[in-house]
Amino acid sequence: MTIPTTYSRTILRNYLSQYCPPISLQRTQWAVLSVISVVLLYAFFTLGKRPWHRRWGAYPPGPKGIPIFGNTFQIPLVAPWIRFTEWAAIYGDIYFLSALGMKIVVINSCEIGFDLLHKRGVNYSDRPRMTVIREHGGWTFALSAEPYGGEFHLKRRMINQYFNRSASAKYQSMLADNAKAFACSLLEHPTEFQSQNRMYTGANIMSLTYGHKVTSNDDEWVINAKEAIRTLECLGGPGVHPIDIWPILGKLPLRIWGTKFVRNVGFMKKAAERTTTLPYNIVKAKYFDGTALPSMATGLIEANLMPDGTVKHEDAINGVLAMTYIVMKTVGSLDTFIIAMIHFPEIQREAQQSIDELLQGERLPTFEDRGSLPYVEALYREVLRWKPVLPAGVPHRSVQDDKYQGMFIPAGSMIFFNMLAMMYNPQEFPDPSKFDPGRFLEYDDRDRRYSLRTDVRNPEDMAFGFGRRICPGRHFASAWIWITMATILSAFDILPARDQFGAVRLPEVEYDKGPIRCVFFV
Ligand code: HEM
Repeated sequence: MTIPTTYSRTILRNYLSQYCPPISLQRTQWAVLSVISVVLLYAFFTLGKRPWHRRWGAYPPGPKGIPIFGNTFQIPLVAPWIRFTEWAAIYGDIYFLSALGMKIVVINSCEIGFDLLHKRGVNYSDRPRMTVIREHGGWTFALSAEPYGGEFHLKRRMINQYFNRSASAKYQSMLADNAKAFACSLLEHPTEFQSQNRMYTGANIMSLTYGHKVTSNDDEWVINAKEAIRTLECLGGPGVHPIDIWPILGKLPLRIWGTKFVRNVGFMKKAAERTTTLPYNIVKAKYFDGTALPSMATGLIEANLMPDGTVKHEDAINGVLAMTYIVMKTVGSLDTFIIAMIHFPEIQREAQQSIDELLQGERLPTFEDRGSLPYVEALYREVLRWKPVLPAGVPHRSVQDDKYQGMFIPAGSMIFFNMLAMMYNPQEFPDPSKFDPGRFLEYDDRDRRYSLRTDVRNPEDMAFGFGRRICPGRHFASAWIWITMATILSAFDILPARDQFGAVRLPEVEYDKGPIRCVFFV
């Protein structure tokens, strides 16, 4: 298949490395899958002939599949967003796939994401079943996998209370303090960015959610959170395993997916228990004996405390607190920032210069400076765009049949918003694989100042999703990433590490392809 040169196949392929080892199916597994598929398809075609298709119009365009199986064998099991993005270049901003009766709609433009997932949010805010994570992996109550409806609204209300824009503003001094502490730890350990990054991101969220103070990398809670992320990532992105696409496959013995898969599901279950129920029970016990530090957990316990001493909505509370794995995505954005600063030292210098001009080296940046540092803001936007941490988004599900621009979108479709295609749209972001904060800026020669362009889309519009399921932690994430970047830039030169012969060792552009070797130099 040829793809337009505007999409760099190499860059897209790089995303493969961000997710764990390929889920490789053996011949016997394919055989089992094929038999099941035929039976399913037979049922679907004999029982499922429906008149609506003709009444509502045609499906969106899409790659031609084969009889019965549709596009099943064209959708890669690993990193499907790469193929999704190649197809976007051919079939456009919205296209349709079918796989063994499962209808899949892929959205590749921000406008359509907004039209469907935001403006028609009532219809498009459900989640697919996410069978692997919820039913096998023990994340039954996680908000991110919750179906749209009663419990969802309760959980969103709980989380919004703590993370809406004004609530997030209250965390600014904590985030600024943590960023300073992070910078101090880099002074002490100038070659250990990655482990320090994970520790401080964990520290931010643990102290906020559970009032737990993280002091070292060996902290059990941080280790548990890292393990939870590892197990979740090893099973592919959310909603993309074949069992997620065809939940009926989950009824078969899990071992048909290989022993590695079974082992990982087991690890995932254990990690889910350790990062949700266990910390909650510890904090609850401390709350009742009066030793708990104030946190989101204690706030929610207090608000739901019954006269008989029980706590109502405990599952919902747990589901809201159990968001560490998504939160740890901020780690990926900061990794991207460091890699970019090492590969593009001239951009690093420009950002440092803009900070120095404003602060004159007299103090560290604060949130009040954010509006006066357009270059750093543009850098933050480019970090979000260049390597989206959730390249296929998190899938939604449509509840009812719908018609959009004359195309039919059937009820029960799995809706992917393909973040990678949106962020690499060459019309909005020319030469998309280039790391270039300048795309968001204009330079006034008279004032000799940068300002942010208003005619270029802010990647924040897409990076955090859409509509009623939009990331509730976006204000917090934006603040943490920004203050950390600004603090590091004002205090350090970020340099590539050298090997034992003194030769420069640039880190891989893909951050999961080994350690990020760098040095922080004051
Ligand atoms: C770089 C940082 C982050 C990125 C890029 C990010 C991105 C996303 C995206 C794309 C979604 C899916 C939205 C949708 O389905 O339309 C999401 C959901 C979610 N995010 Fe974030 N997020 C980040 C940090 C955070 C933080 C710091 C928190 C918590 C404070 C958080 C909590 C959540 C939760 C709970 C959901 C599930 C919402 C639901 O299903 O209703 N995220 N995030």
